[in-house]
Amino acid sequence: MQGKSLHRKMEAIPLLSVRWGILGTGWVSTRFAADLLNPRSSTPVRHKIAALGTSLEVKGASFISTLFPSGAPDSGKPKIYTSYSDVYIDPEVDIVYIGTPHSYHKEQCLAAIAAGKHVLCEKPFTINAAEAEEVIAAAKVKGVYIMEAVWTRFFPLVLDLKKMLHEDKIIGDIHRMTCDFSLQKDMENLPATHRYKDINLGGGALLDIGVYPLMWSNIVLDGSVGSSASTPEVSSTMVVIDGVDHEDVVVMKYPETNRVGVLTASLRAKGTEEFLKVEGSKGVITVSGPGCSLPKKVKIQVEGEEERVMNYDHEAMGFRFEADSVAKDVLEGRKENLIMPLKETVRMMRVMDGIRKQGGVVYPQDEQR
Ligand SMILES: NC(=O)C1=CN([C@@H]2O[C@H](COP(=O)(O)OP(=O)(O)OC[C@H]3O[C@@H](n4cnc5c(N)ncnc54)[C@H](OP(=O)(O)O)[C@@H]3O)[C@@H](O)[C@H]2O)C=CC1
Ligand SMILES: O=C1OC[C@@H](O)[C@H](O)[C@H]1O
Repeated sequence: MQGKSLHRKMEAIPLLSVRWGILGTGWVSTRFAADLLNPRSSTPVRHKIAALGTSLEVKGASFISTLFPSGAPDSGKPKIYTSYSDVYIDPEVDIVYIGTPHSYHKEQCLAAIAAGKHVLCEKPFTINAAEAEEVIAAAKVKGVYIMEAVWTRFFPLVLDLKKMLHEDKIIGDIHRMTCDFSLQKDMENLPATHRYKDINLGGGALLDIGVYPLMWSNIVLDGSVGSSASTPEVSSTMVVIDGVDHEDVVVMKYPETNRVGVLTASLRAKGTEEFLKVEGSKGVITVSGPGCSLPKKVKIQVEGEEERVMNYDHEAMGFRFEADSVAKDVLEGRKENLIMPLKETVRMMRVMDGIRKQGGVVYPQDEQR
């Protein structure tokens, strides 16, 4: 009897599964999908890609051939739809992942919600705060889950850094930070229709990469999200070419704590591996990585102590941390995520609306209001 119950305890607990429908076959969808399928040593959930929405069959076939080894059985592969609408109505899709240019996010979120699907939508959630509020209201009415895919927030490095700064206070009182995300793009020679340049696709640096320094300033200078976060004073300037921002400089000041941040984003500069520096009363912390969205190394210099370096290597690219968190939420019946709550999305969109107002970037979606 005892033996039997012991045996039962050792039986493997079946992993719960979520089924994804992916929209778009571009840069981010390809990497997100590869991370979903990457086998991991430990995982709270099994991810299946049930469907793929793409403009062209041939793009879908190539997407699938990069994800699955040749000879893999067709039964494990997603269905390819050449109309995104078919992804929304596929009964085998639980969560729709939106990996298309910014300007499509609102209508695609609304369509997926209307079909009763849960949604993970790439950053920036929408073009402006008014659009974000409309989407969130629709998800609430329909009773579905939705989250903005701010993947960086889910990295163990970020969770550790928050603890070091705000709970353990290892560098004492935080005074200031600088953060930069620069992607050297050949802006002059990119076609006018490229998503970095086209105002109709939400082009420019702020919505594409400026969101990350803004995220870091919230993590470092505040530490709370959504309705618990404090409101910083924001001043900014932008270099605007053909209507979209190629360079952004933002100064954040938190009047309650006297903390300040200088944030930059550039589609022209190259940037450096070390993208974040935080200075406090007892020391300095720097964070580096291949980009501001992909932190890999934390260097801690505390006065009177030996310098410490913490390297964070993880399996695949790192999309799996957010994907696991979303899947767990959905399986456990939550309607939003605690690490990236919807109020944080709206708060960030409002900050970006204000920065664009100061810098003079107006999207067609702003004028429709
Ligand atoms: N979290 C992260 O690290 C990252 C997030 N992103 C976000 O993801 C979104 C997509 O970015 P990214 O993958 O770099 O973009 P890409 O241009 O590489 O891919 C976008 C895909 O969207 C589909 N699409 C639909 N309509 C259009 C259109 N008019 N123009 C271009 N593509 C269209 C296409 O897929 P198809 O033809 O197959 O339908 C295309 O491949 C952006 O909102 C961006 O901010 C981007 C990079 C990294
Ligand atoms: O989120 C992003 O991070 C990486 C960049 O290459 C990309 O343009 C941006 O959307």
